Amino acid sequence: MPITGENLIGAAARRGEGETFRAVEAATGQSLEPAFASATPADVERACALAAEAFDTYRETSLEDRARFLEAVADAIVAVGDELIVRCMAESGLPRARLEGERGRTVGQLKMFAGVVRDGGFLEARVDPAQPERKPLPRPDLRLRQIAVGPVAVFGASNFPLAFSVAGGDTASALAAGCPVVAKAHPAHPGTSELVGRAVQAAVKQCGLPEGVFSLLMDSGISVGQALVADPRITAVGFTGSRRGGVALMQTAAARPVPIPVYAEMSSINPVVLLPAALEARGRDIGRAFVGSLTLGSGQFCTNPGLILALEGAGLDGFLEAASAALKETQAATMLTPGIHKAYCAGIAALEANPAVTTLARGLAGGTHQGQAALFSTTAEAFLADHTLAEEVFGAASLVVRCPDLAAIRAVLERLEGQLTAAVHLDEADHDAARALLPVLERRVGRILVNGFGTGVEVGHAMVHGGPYPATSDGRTTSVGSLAIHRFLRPVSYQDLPAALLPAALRDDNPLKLWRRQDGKLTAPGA
Ligand SMILES: NC(=O)C1=CN([C@@H]2O[C@H](COP(=O)(O)OP(=O)(O)OC[C@H]3O[C@@H](n4cnc5c(N)ncnc54)[C@H](O)[C@@H]3O)[C@@H](O)[C@H]2O)C=CC1
Ligand SMILES: O=C(O)CCC(=O)C(=O)O
Repeated sequence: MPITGENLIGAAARRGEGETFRAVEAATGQSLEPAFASATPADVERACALAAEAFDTYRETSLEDRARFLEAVADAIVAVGDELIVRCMAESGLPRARLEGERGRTVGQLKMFAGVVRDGGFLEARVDPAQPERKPLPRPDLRLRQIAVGPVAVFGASNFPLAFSVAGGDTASALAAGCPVVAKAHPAHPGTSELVGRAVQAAVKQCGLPEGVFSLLMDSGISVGQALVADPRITAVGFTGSRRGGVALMQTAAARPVPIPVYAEMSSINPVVLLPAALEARGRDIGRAFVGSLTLGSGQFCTNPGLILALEGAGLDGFLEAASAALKETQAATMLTPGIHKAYCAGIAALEANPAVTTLARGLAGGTHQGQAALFSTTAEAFLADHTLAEEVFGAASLVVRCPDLAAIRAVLERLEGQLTAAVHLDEADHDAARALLPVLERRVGRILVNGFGTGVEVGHAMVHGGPYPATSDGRTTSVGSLAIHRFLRPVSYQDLPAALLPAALRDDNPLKLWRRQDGKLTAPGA
Protein backbone atom coordinates (compact mmCIF):
# COMPACT_ATOMS: atom_id res chain seq x y z
CA MET A 1 0.00 0.00 0.00
CA PRO A 2 1.72 3.26 -1.05
CA ILE A 3 2.05 6.00 1.58
CA THR A 4 0.95 9.22 -0.08
CA GLY A 5 1.08 11.78 2.74
CA GLU A 6 -2.61 12.59 2.32
CA ASN A 7 -5.30 13.22 4.88
CA LEU A 8 -8.08 10.65 4.90
CA ILE A 9 -11.34 12.50 5.07
CA GLY A 10 -14.29 10.15 5.01
CA ALA A 11 -13.91 8.02 1.88
CA ALA A 12 -11.53 10.51 0.22
CA ALA A 13 -7.77 10.93 0.38
CA ARG A 14 -6.92 14.62 0.11
CA ARG A 15 -3.55 16.25 0.03
CA GLY A 16 -3.46 18.89 2.74
CA GLU A 17 -2.56 22.44 1.88
CA GLY A 18 -1.00 23.27 5.26
CA GLU A 19 2.67 23.11 6.17
CA THR A 20 4.54 20.08 4.82
CA PHE A 21 6.60 17.78 6.99
CA ARG A 22 8.36 14.46 6.79
CA ALA A 23 8.64 11.58 9.21
CA VAL A 24 12.05 11.22 10.78
CA GLU A 25 13.86 7.91 10.97
CA ALA A 26 14.29 7.53 14.73
CA ALA A 27 17.65 5.75 14.56
CA THR A 28 19.38 8.20 12.22
CA GLY A 29 17.44 11.44 12.34
CA GLN A 30 17.14 11.29 8.52
CA SER A 31 13.92 12.43 6.83
CA LEU A 32 11.73 9.75 5.31
CA GLU A 33 9.63 10.00 2.16
CA PRO A 34 6.98 11.06 1.31
CA ALA A 35 6.18 14.59 2.41
CA PHE A 36 2.99 14.93 4.45
CA ALA A 37 0.95 18.08 4.20
CA SER A 38 -0.89 19.30 7.28
CA ALA A 39 -4.66 19.48 7.11
CA THR A 40 -6.25 22.89 6.69
CA PRO A 41 -9.12 24.33 8.75
CA ALA A 42 -11.39 23.34 5.83
CA ASP A 43 -10.19 19.72 6.14
CA VAL A 44 -10.98 19.72 9.87
CA GLU A 45 -14.37 21.21 9.09
CA ARG A 46 -15.11 18.57 6.45
CA ALA A 47 -14.00 15.64 8.64
CA CYS A 48 -16.17 16.88 11.54
CA ALA A 49 -19.16 17.56 9.28
CA LEU A 50 -18.95 14.04 7.83
CA ALA A 51 -18.62 12.55 11.32
CA ALA A 52 -21.70 14.43 12.52
CA GLU A 53 -23.58 13.33 9.40
CA ALA A 54 -22.62 9.68 9.98
CA PHE A 55 -23.45 9.69 13.69
CA ASP A 56 -27.17 8.87 13.77
CA THR A 57 -26.82 6.06 11.25
CA TYR A 58 -23.67 4.62 12.76
CA ARG A 59 -24.85 4.62 16.36
CA GLU A 60 -27.96 2.68 15.40
CA THR A 61 -26.15 -0.01 13.42
CA SER A 62 -27.11 -3.43 14.74
CA LEU A 63 -24.80 -4.86 17.37
CA GLU A 64 -23.79 -7.59 14.95
CA ASP A 65 -22.97 -5.15 12.14
CA ARG A 66 -20.90 -2.98 14.44
CA ALA A 67 -19.03 -6.00 15.82
CA ARG A 68 -18.29 -7.17 12.29
CA PHE A 69 -16.99 -3.72 11.41
CA LEU A 70 -14.52 -3.82 14.34
CA GLU A 71 -13.39 -7.25 13.18
CA ALA A 72 -13.04 -5.94 9.63
CA VAL A 73 -10.78 -3.15 10.91
CA ALA A 74 -8.65 -5.76 12.71
CA ASP A 75 -8.41 -7.91 9.58
CA ALA A 76 -7.57 -4.92 7.39
CA ILE A 77 -4.70 -3.95 9.71
CA VAL A 78 -3.28 -7.47 9.52
CA ALA A 79 -3.71 -7.38 5.73
CA VAL A 80 -1.40 -4.36 5.45
CA GLY A 81 1.28 -6.92 6.18
CA ASP A 82 4.95 -6.41 6.87
CA GLU A 83 5.00 -2.98 5.29
CA LEU A 84 3.29 -1.67 8.40
CA ILE A 85 5.92 -3.15 10.69
CA VAL A 86 8.81 -1.94 8.54
CA ARG A 87 7.52 1.62 8.35
CA CYS A 88 6.71 1.64 12.04
CA MET A 89 10.21 0.41 12.94
CA ALA A 90 11.74 3.23 10.92
CA GLU A 91 9.50 5.93 12.39
CA SER A 92 9.58 4.80 16.04
CA GLY A 93 12.96 3.07 16.40
CA LEU A 94 11.12 0.25 18.18
CA PRO A 95 12.25 -3.28 17.32
CA ARG A 96 10.32 -5.70 15.10
CA ALA A 97 9.34 -8.16 17.84
CA ARG A 98 7.88 -5.39 19.98
CA LEU A 99 5.89 -3.98 17.05
CA GLU A 100 4.62 -7.35 15.92
CA GLY A 101 3.44 -7.90 19.48
CA GLU A 102 1.87 -4.47 19.54
CA ARG A 103 0.04 -5.16 16.29
CA GLY A 104 -1.33 -8.36 17.88
CA ARG A 105 -2.48 -6.35 20.87
CA THR A 106 -4.15 -3.78 18.61
CA VAL A 107 -6.00 -6.43 16.65
CA GLY A 108 -6.90 -8.33 19.83
CA GLN A 109 -8.26 -5.14 21.35
CA LEU A 110 -10.53 -4.50 18.35
CA LYS A 111 -11.77 -8.07 18.55
CA MET A 112 -12.39 -7.79 22.29
CA PHE A 113 -14.56 -4.75 21.64
CA ALA A 114 -16.41 -6.68 18.91
CA GLY A 115 -17.31 -9.18 21.66
CA VAL A 116 -18.36 -6.38 24.00
CA VAL A 117 -20.65 -4.95 21.31
CA ARG A 118 -22.24 -8.34 20.49
CA ASP A 119 -22.89 -8.96 24.17
CA GLY A 120 -24.86 -5.71 24.45
CA GLY A 121 -24.25 -5.42 28.20
CA PHE A 122 -22.70 -1.97 27.65
CA LEU A 123 -26.18 -0.66 26.79
CA GLU A 124 -27.09 -1.19 30.47
CA ALA A 125 -30.74 -1.55 29.54
CA ARG A 126 -33.15 -0.92 32.42
CA VAL A 127 -36.92 -1.20 32.50
CA ASP A 128 -39.08 0.18 35.32
CA PRO A 129 -42.59 -0.77 34.16
CA ALA A 130 -45.43 1.67 34.77
CA GLN A 131 -47.44 1.30 37.97
CA PRO A 132 -50.68 3.11 37.11
CA GLU A 133 -52.30 2.05 40.40
CA ARG A 134 -49.47 3.26 42.63
CA LYS A 135 -50.57 5.59 45.44
CA PRO A 136 -50.35 8.46 46.05
CA LEU A 137 -49.08 8.93 42.48
CA PRO A 138 -48.95 6.51 39.56
CA ARG A 139 -45.44 5.57 38.36
CA PRO A 140 -44.63 6.27 34.71
CA ASP A 141 -43.07 3.66 32.43
CA LEU A 142 -39.34 4.41 32.49
CA ARG A 143 -36.69 2.74 30.35
CA LEU A 144 -32.99 3.53 30.11
CA ARG A 145 -30.20 2.69 27.73
CA GLN A 146 -26.75 4.07 27.02
CA ILE A 147 -26.24 5.86 23.71
CA ALA A 148 -23.05 7.00 22.00
CA VAL A 149 -22.02 10.57 22.85
CA GLY A 150 -21.16 11.68 19.30
CA PRO A 151 -18.02 12.17 17.18
CA VAL A 152 -14.80 11.62 19.14
CA ALA A 153 -11.36 13.15 18.49
CA VAL A 154 -8.47 10.74 19.09
CA PHE A 155 -4.82 11.75 19.54
CA GLY A 156 -2.43 8.82 19.06
CA ALA A 157 0.57 8.31 21.35
CA SER A 158 4.16 8.44 20.11
CA ASN A 159 5.27 5.51 22.27
CA PHE A 160 2.64 2.99 21.15
CA PRO A 161 2.31 3.75 17.42
CA LEU A 162 -0.22 0.93 16.96
CA ALA A 163 -1.97 0.01 20.22
CA PHE A 164 -2.48 3.59 21.45
CA SER A 165 -2.70 5.31 18.10
CA VAL A 166 -4.95 5.60 15.02
CA ALA A 167 -6.78 2.31 15.59
CA GLY A 168 -5.72 1.85 19.21
CA GLY A 169 -7.73 1.60 22.39
CA ASP A 170 -9.35 5.04 22.21
CA THR A 171 -10.52 4.52 18.62
CA ALA A 172 -11.64 0.94 19.26
CA SER A 173 -13.69 1.89 22.31
CA ALA A 174 -15.23 4.95 20.63
CA LEU A 175 -16.20 2.97 17.51
CA ALA A 176 -17.59 0.20 19.73
CA ALA A 177 -19.73 2.72 21.58
CA GLY A 178 -21.15 3.93 18.26
CA CYS A 179 -19.10 7.12 17.91
CA PRO A 180 -17.51 8.23 14.63
CA VAL A 181 -13.80 9.00 15.10
CA VAL A 182 -11.69 11.83 13.74
CA ALA A 183 -8.11 10.81 14.49
CA LYS A 184 -5.18 13.21 14.58
CA ALA A 185 -2.01 11.40 13.50
CA HIS A 186 1.03 11.74 15.75
CA PRO A 187 3.69 13.62 13.74
CA ALA A 188 6.31 11.10 14.92
CA HIS A 189 4.70 8.29 12.91
CA PRO A 190 2.59 9.74 10.08
CA GLY A 191 3.37 6.90 7.65
CA THR A 192 2.30 4.25 10.16
CA SER A 193 -0.79 6.36 10.85
CA GLU A 194 -1.68 6.58 7.17
CA LEU A 195 -1.30 2.82 6.65
CA VAL A 196 -3.54 2.06 9.62
CA GLY A 197 -5.93 4.86 8.65
CA ARG A 198 -6.31 3.41 5.16
CA ALA A 199 -7.09 0.03 6.71
CA VAL A 200 -9.88 1.58 8.81
CA GLN A 201 -11.13 3.52 5.79
CA ALA A 202 -11.26 0.29 3.74
CA ALA A 203 -13.21 -1.46 6.51
CA VAL A 204 -15.76 1.39 6.62
CA LYS A 205 -16.31 0.95 2.89
CA GLN A 206 -16.38 -2.86 3.02
CA CYS A 207 -19.05 -2.75 5.74
CA GLY A 208 -21.20 -0.24 3.84
CA LEU A 209 -21.03 2.32 6.65
CA PRO A 210 -21.34 6.08 6.19
CA GLU A 211 -17.95 7.47 5.16
CA GLY A 212 -17.79 9.91 8.08
CA VAL A 213 -17.37 7.07 10.58
CA PHE A 214 -13.62 7.61 10.33
CA SER A 215 -11.23 10.36 9.23
CA LEU A 216 -7.51 10.89 9.78
CA LEU A 217 -5.86 14.30 9.86
CA MET A 218 -2.14 15.10 9.60
CA ASP A 219 -0.36 18.00 11.24
CA SER A 220 3.23 18.88 12.01
CA GLY A 221 2.17 21.20 14.83
CA ILE A 222 -0.76 21.66 17.16
CA SER A 223 -3.23 23.83 15.25
CA VAL A 224 -5.18 20.94 13.67
CA GLY A 225 -5.55 19.25 17.06
CA GLN A 226 -6.66 22.49 18.65
CA ALA A 227 -9.21 23.15 15.89
CA LEU A 228 -10.49 19.60 16.17
CA VAL A 229 -11.10 19.81 19.92
CA ALA A 230 -12.73 23.22 19.49
CA ASP A 231 -15.08 22.00 16.76
CA PRO A 232 -18.66 22.03 18.08
CA ARG A 233 -19.42 18.64 16.51
CA ILE A 234 -16.73 16.86 18.53
CA THR A 235 -18.23 15.55 21.77
CA ALA A 236 -15.30 13.87 23.55
CA VAL A 237 -11.52 13.49 23.24
CA GLY A 238 -9.14 10.57 23.78
CA PHE A 239 -5.46 11.45 24.24
CA THR A 240 -2.21 9.78 25.32
CA GLY A 241 0.89 11.91 25.61
CA SER A 242 2.52 14.63 27.63
CA ARG A 243 1.00 16.41 30.59
CA ARG A 244 1.49 19.71 28.80
CA GLY A 245 -0.36 18.54 25.68
CA GLY A 246 -3.14 16.87 27.65
CA VAL A 247 -3.70 19.88 29.86
CA ALA A 248 -3.72 22.21 26.84
CA LEU A 249 -6.47 20.12 25.27
CA MET A 250 -8.41 20.01 28.56
CA GLN A 251 -8.29 23.79 28.64
CA THR A 252 -9.47 24.11 25.04
CA ALA A 253 -12.30 21.66 25.70
CA ALA A 254 -13.35 23.48 28.88
CA ALA A 255 -13.31 26.89 27.18
CA ARG A 256 -15.75 25.90 24.41
CA PRO A 257 -19.27 27.32 24.52
CA VAL A 258 -20.25 23.68 25.07
CA PRO A 259 -17.45 22.07 27.10
CA ILE A 260 -16.65 18.42 26.44
CA PRO A 261 -14.76 15.72 28.36
CA VAL A 262 -11.11 15.03 27.55
CA TYR A 263 -9.86 11.58 28.52
CA ALA A 264 -6.13 12.20 28.65
CA GLU A 265 -3.56 9.70 29.85
CA MET A 266 -0.51 11.75 30.78
CA SER A 267 2.35 11.38 33.24
CA SER A 268 3.11 8.72 35.82
CA ILE A 269 6.18 7.54 37.73
CA ASN A 270 4.61 4.31 38.99
CA PRO A 271 5.98 3.77 42.51
CA VAL A 272 7.33 0.34 43.37
CA VAL A 273 7.40 -0.53 47.08
CA LEU A 274 9.88 -3.19 48.17
CA LEU A 275 8.80 -4.62 51.52
CA PRO A 276 11.43 -6.01 53.89
CA ALA A 277 10.76 -9.77 53.87
CA ALA A 278 10.59 -9.88 50.07
CA LEU A 279 13.75 -7.78 49.78
CA GLU A 280 15.62 -10.02 52.18
CA ALA A 281 14.49 -13.24 50.50
CA ARG A 282 15.03 -12.22 46.87
CA GLY A 283 16.26 -8.64 46.63
CA ARG A 284 18.77 -9.51 43.93
CA ASP A 285 16.18 -11.25 41.75
CA ILE A 286 13.82 -8.31 42.13
CA GLY A 287 16.68 -5.98 41.17
CA ARG A 288 17.33 -7.83 37.92
CA ALA A 289 13.61 -8.04 37.06
CA PHE A 290 13.26 -4.32 37.79
CA VAL A 291 15.96 -3.44 35.25
CA GLY A 292 14.16 -5.56 32.64
CA SER A 293 10.98 -3.58 33.17
CA LEU A 294 12.77 -0.22 33.42
CA THR A 295 14.59 -0.59 30.12
CA LEU A 296 11.76 -2.13 28.10
CA GLY A 297 11.18 -0.05 24.95
CA SER A 298 14.00 2.27 26.07
CA GLY A 299 11.88 3.07 29.13
CA GLN A 300 9.25 4.77 27.01
CA PHE A 301 6.25 3.29 28.78
CA CYS A 302 3.97 5.42 30.88
CA THR A 303 3.89 2.42 33.22
CA ASN A 304 7.67 2.50 33.59
CA PRO A 305 8.89 1.95 37.21
CA GLY A 306 10.29 5.43 37.85
CA LEU A 307 10.32 5.40 41.66
CA ILE A 308 11.46 2.69 44.08
CA LEU A 309 10.64 2.93 47.78
CA ALA A 310 12.40 0.63 50.24
CA LEU A 311 13.69 0.40 53.80
CA GLU A 312 17.43 0.80 54.37
CA GLY A 313 19.17 -2.51 55.08
CA ALA A 314 20.99 -5.51 53.65
CA GLY A 315 18.00 -6.47 51.49
CA LEU A 316 18.02 -3.09 49.78
CA ASP A 317 21.80 -3.27 49.34
CA GLY A 318 21.42 -6.60 47.52
CA PHE A 319 18.67 -5.18 45.31
CA LEU A 320 20.79 -2.16 44.42
CA GLU A 321 23.91 -4.21 43.68
CA ALA A 322 22.03 -6.53 41.34
CA ALA A 323 20.06 -3.72 39.70
CA SER A 324 23.18 -1.58 39.18
CA ALA A 325 25.13 -4.51 37.74
CA ALA A 326 22.31 -5.34 35.30
CA LEU A 327 21.80 -1.71 34.35
CA LYS A 328 25.50 -1.16 33.60
CA GLU A 329 25.26 -3.87 30.94
CA THR A 330 22.14 -2.49 29.33
CA GLN A 331 22.60 -1.34 25.75
CA ALA A 332 21.48 2.18 24.97
CA ALA A 333 18.38 2.12 22.76
CA THR A 334 16.96 4.41 20.12
CA MET A 335 14.35 6.77 21.48
CA LEU A 336 11.13 7.63 19.67
CA THR A 337 11.98 11.15 18.55
CA PRO A 338 14.90 13.58 18.88
CA GLY A 339 12.62 15.73 21.06
CA ILE A 340 11.86 12.89 23.47
CA HIS A 341 15.58 12.02 23.58
CA LYS A 342 16.45 15.63 24.36
CA ALA A 343 13.83 15.79 27.13
CA TYR A 344 15.22 12.55 28.59
CA CYS A 345 18.78 13.89 28.59
CA ALA A 346 17.59 17.11 30.27
CA GLY A 347 15.77 15.09 32.96
CA ILE A 348 18.91 13.01 33.63
CA ALA A 349 21.10 16.12 33.77
CA ALA A 350 18.77 17.69 36.34
CA LEU A 351 18.93 14.60 38.56
CA GLU A 352 22.72 14.40 38.23
CA ALA A 353 23.01 18.05 39.20
CA ASN A 354 20.78 17.68 42.26
CA PRO A 355 23.02 17.57 45.37
CA ALA A 356 20.55 15.32 47.18
CA VAL A 357 20.73 12.67 44.44
CA THR A 358 23.41 10.00 43.95
CA THR A 359 24.00 8.37 40.58
CA LEU A 360 24.11 4.62 41.24
CA ALA A 361 24.61 3.34 37.71
CA ARG A 362 24.40 4.26 34.03
CA GLY A 363 23.76 1.89 31.16
CA LEU A 364 26.13 1.59 28.20
CA ALA A 365 26.56 4.78 26.22
CA GLY A 366 24.99 4.82 22.76
CA GLY A 367 24.60 6.85 19.58
CA THR A 368 23.15 10.30 19.07
CA HIS A 369 19.50 9.28 19.31
CA GLN A 370 19.87 6.60 21.96
CA GLY A 371 18.84 6.79 25.57
CA GLN A 372 21.35 5.61 28.18
CA ALA A 373 19.64 3.99 31.17
CA ALA A 374 20.16 5.54 34.60
CA LEU A 375 19.58 4.64 38.23
CA PHE A 376 19.66 7.22 41.01
CA SER A 377 19.04 7.27 44.73
CA THR A 378 18.01 9.78 47.34
CA THR A 379 16.63 9.80 50.87
CA ALA A 380 12.99 10.05 51.90
CA GLU A 381 13.76 13.32 53.62
CA ALA A 382 15.27 14.84 50.47
CA PHE A 383 12.44 13.51 48.32
CA LEU A 384 9.82 15.05 50.57
CA ALA A 385 11.64 18.38 50.50
CA ASP A 386 11.99 18.65 46.71
CA HIS A 387 8.90 18.22 44.53
CA THR A 388 10.98 18.15 41.31
CA LEU A 389 12.18 14.68 42.31
CA ALA A 390 8.64 13.39 41.74
CA GLU A 391 8.52 14.57 38.11
CA GLU A 392 8.43 12.00 35.33
CA VAL A 393 11.65 11.50 33.35
CA PHE A 394 10.27 9.76 30.26
CA GLY A 395 12.80 7.02 29.45
CA ALA A 396 14.84 4.36 31.25
CA ALA A 397 15.56 6.33 34.45
CA SER A 398 14.49 5.51 37.97
CA LEU A 399 15.01 6.99 41.42
CA VAL A 400 15.40 4.84 44.54
CA VAL A 401 14.19 6.49 47.74
CA ARG A 402 15.88 5.08 50.82
CA CYS A 403 13.41 5.12 53.69
CA PRO A 404 14.24 4.76 57.41
CA ASP A 405 10.91 3.12 58.27
CA LEU A 406 7.47 2.23 56.93
CA ALA A 407 6.13 5.59 58.04
CA ALA A 408 8.54 7.26 55.61
CA ILE A 409 7.36 5.00 52.75
CA ARG A 410 3.83 5.97 53.60
CA ALA A 411 4.72 9.67 53.76
CA VAL A 412 6.33 9.51 50.29
CA LEU A 413 3.29 7.71 48.85
CA GLU A 414 1.00 10.31 50.40
CA ARG A 415 3.05 13.05 48.76
CA LEU A 416 2.81 11.60 45.24
CA GLU A 417 0.43 12.86 42.59
CA GLY A 418 -2.02 10.45 40.94
CA GLN A 419 -0.38 7.46 39.25
CA LEU A 420 -1.33 4.78 36.74
CA THR A 421 0.17 1.92 38.72
CA ALA A 422 1.84 0.98 41.99
CA ALA A 423 3.68 -2.28 42.51
CA VAL A 424 4.38 -3.91 45.87
CA HIS A 425 6.94 -6.66 46.28
CA LEU A 426 6.03 -8.74 49.30
CA ASP A 427 6.21 -12.08 51.06
CA GLU A 428 3.70 -13.38 53.57
CA ALA A 429 5.59 -11.74 56.44
CA ASP A 430 4.99 -8.39 54.73
CA HIS A 431 1.19 -8.69 54.65
CA ASP A 432 0.58 -6.42 57.64
CA ALA A 433 2.75 -3.69 56.15
CA ALA A 434 1.05 -4.10 52.76
CA ARG A 435 -2.40 -3.99 54.35
CA ALA A 436 -1.49 -0.69 55.98
CA LEU A 437 -0.34 0.78 52.65
CA LEU A 438 -3.28 -0.41 50.54
CA PRO A 439 -5.65 2.44 51.42
CA VAL A 440 -3.01 5.00 50.42
CA LEU A 441 -2.32 3.16 47.18
CA GLU A 442 -6.02 2.92 46.37
CA ARG A 443 -6.30 6.69 46.73
CA ARG A 444 -3.28 7.36 44.55
CA VAL A 445 -3.35 4.88 41.66
CA GLY A 446 -5.51 3.07 39.11
CA ARG A 447 -3.86 -0.37 39.32
CA ILE A 448 -2.13 -2.05 42.27
CA LEU A 449 0.01 -5.05 41.46
CA VAL A 450 2.01 -7.48 43.54
CA ASN A 451 5.43 -9.01 42.83
CA GLY A 452 5.62 -7.62 39.32
CA PHE A 453 5.99 -4.36 37.41
CA GLY A 454 3.34 -2.32 35.64
CA THR A 455 4.82 -2.37 32.13
CA GLY A 456 2.73 -4.46 29.74
CA VAL A 457 -0.92 -3.70 30.31
CA GLU A 458 -3.23 -6.69 29.88
CA VAL A 459 -6.19 -5.84 27.64
CA GLY A 460 -9.19 -7.30 29.44
CA HIS A 461 -12.39 -6.69 31.28
CA ALA A 462 -10.97 -6.09 34.76
CA MET A 463 -8.14 -3.79 33.65
CA VAL A 464 -7.86 -0.18 34.78
CA HIS A 465 -5.29 1.81 32.85
CA GLY A 466 -6.08 5.12 34.45
CA GLY A 467 -5.68 6.85 37.77
CA PRO A 468 -6.16 10.18 39.51
CA TYR A 469 -4.80 13.38 37.91
CA PRO A 470 -2.22 13.86 36.46
CA ALA A 471 -1.94 10.18 35.51
CA THR A 472 -5.16 10.90 33.67
CA SER A 473 -7.53 13.81 33.38
CA ASP A 474 -10.37 11.72 34.82
CA GLY A 475 -9.56 8.93 37.25
CA ARG A 476 -13.06 7.48 37.08
CA THR A 477 -12.31 5.52 33.96
CA THR A 478 -9.68 3.63 31.93
CA SER A 479 -8.14 3.85 28.47
CA VAL A 480 -7.43 0.11 28.22
CA GLY A 481 -9.91 -2.73 28.60
CA SER A 482 -13.60 -3.07 27.94
CA LEU A 483 -14.59 -0.52 30.60
CA ALA A 484 -13.09 2.15 28.30
CA ILE A 485 -16.29 2.07 26.22
CA HIS A 486 -18.13 3.93 29.01
CA ARG A 487 -16.15 7.10 28.30
CA PHE A 488 -18.08 7.47 25.08
CA LEU A 489 -21.60 6.66 26.25
CA ARG A 490 -24.31 8.55 28.08
CA PRO A 491 -27.61 7.36 29.51
CA VAL A 492 -30.97 8.36 28.06
CA SER A 493 -34.31 7.69 29.80
CA TYR A 494 -37.47 7.08 27.82
CA GLN A 495 -40.63 7.90 29.77
CA ASP A 496 -44.00 6.56 28.59
CA LEU A 497 -42.88 6.00 25.00
CA PRO A 498 -45.35 4.01 22.90
CA ALA A 499 -43.99 0.51 22.22
CA ALA A 500 -43.68 1.30 18.52
CA LEU A 501 -41.19 4.09 19.26
CA LEU A 502 -38.96 2.26 21.72
CA PRO A 503 -35.40 1.30 20.75
CA ALA A 504 -34.95 -2.45 20.32
CA ALA A 505 -32.85 -2.68 23.50
CA LEU A 506 -35.86 -1.60 25.56
CA ARG A 507 -38.78 -3.32 23.89
CA ASP A 508 -40.89 -5.69 25.98
CA ASP A 509 -40.04 -8.65 23.73
CA ASN A 510 -36.28 -7.94 24.23
CA PRO A 511 -35.31 -8.82 20.64
CA LEU A 512 -31.60 -8.21 21.34
CA LYS A 513 -31.78 -10.85 24.09
CA LEU A 514 -30.07 -8.55 26.57
CA TRP A 515 -29.63 -9.03 30.26
CA ARG A 516 -31.64 -6.10 31.61
CA ARG A 517 -32.33 -4.55 35.00
CA GLN A 518 -36.05 -5.24 35.19
CA ASP A 519 -37.68 -3.25 37.98
CA GLY A 520 -34.32 -3.12 39.71
CA LYS A 521 -33.45 -6.80 39.33
CA LEU A 522 -30.81 -8.06 36.88
CA THR A 523 -32.80 -10.38 34.63
CA ALA A 524 -31.70 -12.90 32.01
CA PRO A 525 -33.17 -12.66 28.50
CA GLY A 526 -36.37 -14.68 28.30
CA ALA A 527 -36.80 -14.81 32.10
N1 LIG B 1 1.96 9.34 29.47
C1 LIG B 1 2.31 8.77 28.37
O1 LIG B 1 1.83 7.71 28.07
C2 LIG B 1 3.25 9.44 27.44
C3 LIG B 1 3.94 10.57 27.80
N2 LIG B 1 4.76 11.18 26.91
C4 LIG B 1 5.47 12.41 27.34
O2 LIG B 1 5.28 13.39 26.34
C5 LIG B 1 6.53 13.90 25.90
C6 LIG B 1 6.41 14.29 24.45
O3 LIG B 1 5.90 13.20 23.71
P1 LIG B 1 4.81 13.35 22.60
O4 LIG B 1 4.37 12.02 22.22
O5 LIG B 1 5.30 14.22 21.51
O6 LIG B 1 3.58 14.00 23.38
P2 LIG B 1 2.77 15.33 23.11
O7 LIG B 1 1.82 15.47 24.22
O8 LIG B 1 3.66 16.47 22.86
O9 LIG B 1 1.96 15.04 21.77
C7 LIG B 1 0.90 14.09 21.69
C8 LIG B 1 -0.09 14.52 20.62
O10 LIG B 1 -0.79 15.67 21.06
C9 LIG B 1 -0.61 16.76 20.14
N3 LIG B 1 -0.47 17.97 20.95
C10 LIG B 1 0.50 18.21 21.86
N4 LIG B 1 0.30 19.42 22.42
C11 LIG B 1 -0.82 19.93 21.87
C12 LIG B 1 -1.53 21.15 22.04
N5 LIG B 1 -1.11 22.09 22.88
N6 LIG B 1 -2.63 21.34 21.31
C13 LIG B 1 -3.07 20.41 20.42
N7 LIG B 1 -2.42 19.26 20.21
C14 LIG B 1 -1.32 19.00 20.93
C15 LIG B 1 0.64 16.41 19.37
O11 LIG B 1 0.64 17.01 18.10
C16 LIG B 1 0.54 14.90 19.30
O12 LIG B 1 -0.34 14.52 18.26
C17 LIG B 1 7.51 12.81 26.22
O13 LIG B 1 8.80 13.27 26.36
C18 LIG B 1 6.94 12.26 27.48
O14 LIG B 1 7.38 13.04 28.56
C19 LIG B 1 4.88 10.68 25.65
C20 LIG B 1 4.23 9.55 25.25
C21 LIG B 1 3.37 8.83 26.13
O1 LIG C 1 2.53 -0.75 29.59
C1 LIG C 1 1.76 -0.81 28.63
O2 LIG C 1 1.51 -1.88 28.07
C2 LIG C 1 1.07 0.42 28.13
C3 LIG C 1 1.81 1.63 28.53
C4 LIG C 1 1.12 2.86 28.09
O3 LIG C 1 -0.08 2.96 28.15
C5 LIG C 1 1.91 3.96 27.60
O4 LIG C 1 3.13 3.90 27.71
O5 LIG C 1 1.32 4.91 27.06
